[in-house]
Amino acid sequence: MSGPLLEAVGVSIQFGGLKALSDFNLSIHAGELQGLIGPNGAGKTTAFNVLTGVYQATQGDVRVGGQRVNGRLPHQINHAGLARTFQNIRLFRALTALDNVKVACRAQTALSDGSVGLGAKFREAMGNYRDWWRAMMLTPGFQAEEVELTRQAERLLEVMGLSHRRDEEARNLPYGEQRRLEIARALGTRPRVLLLDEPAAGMNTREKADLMVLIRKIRDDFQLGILVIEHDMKLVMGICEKITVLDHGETIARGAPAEVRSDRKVIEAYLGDSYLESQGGAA
Ligand SMILES: Nc1ncnc2c1ncn2[C@@H]1O[C@H](COP(=O)(O)OP(=O)(O)OP(=O)(O)O)[C@@H](O)[C@H]1O
Repeated sequence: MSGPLLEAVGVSIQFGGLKALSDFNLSIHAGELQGLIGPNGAGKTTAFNVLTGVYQATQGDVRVGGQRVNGRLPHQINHAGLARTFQNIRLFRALTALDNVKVACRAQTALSDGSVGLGAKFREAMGNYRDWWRAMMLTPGFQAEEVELTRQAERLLEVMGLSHRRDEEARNLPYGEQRRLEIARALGTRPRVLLLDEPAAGMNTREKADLMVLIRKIRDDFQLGILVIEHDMKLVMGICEKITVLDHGETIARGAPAEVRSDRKVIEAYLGDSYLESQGGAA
């Protein structure tokens, strides 16, 4: 297998006096499913934001597919192969499920090559103008592209078990299905690595378990690298091969679920008394 698809090397970020992430290291290869856990405010979402270009690292490097992506914009990093979902669902609420996914698929075909600067902005603007014109004129090329995008989006809805919601507005979908639609949208950008920020938040136990099975299946079918933030320990330990634990921005443990589960620092910092109680007193 070739090198990592996603790498963070010594990444730190500071907000004023607060070091939200310190010397964060991560490496994800194709087909790997990893977890990122930690108590509230530990720096998990900050890590996602630095990896995806929402925040710029104060120190360290982020690499996607071996390319350094520091300084790139989120959509350019997405184009390089990294997609994410958000803790707070972000969908086009008034668009149908199908159109939500189509927009993502189209964005990937239309986006720039990841270069930055005025030249790149100009090329992107010209591309947008050309696409608008083709859409207005309903050119044969545009229509053929539409058919292909619809086919791709329908397939992703099927993968996520949402075919029956194809023509419903996103806002009318039950919460759990909105979360699955977000993943379908992320997949629409044809990533090589997928970052899922609490994908099971707000779901009931059954939905959560089903979603985890689905995440594994996506990983296998698309040969993706996946990093998932999840508060439910049992779930995250049940599906991830490797887990990184953050506390106050520091990485306090990394390893297989069994190692992490029995790590004293992790138990103290994160799992705490309630976990110990749920395990009948044993770590
Ligand atoms: N833009 C920002 N400006 C200032 N402080 C920030 C910013 N973003 C995050 N922080 C701070 O960084 C720390 C880490 O926050 P983060 O949201 O990454 O934690 P988390 O592990 O994702 O928590 P949760 O599990 O509650 O989502 C917190 O103290 C938070 O207040």
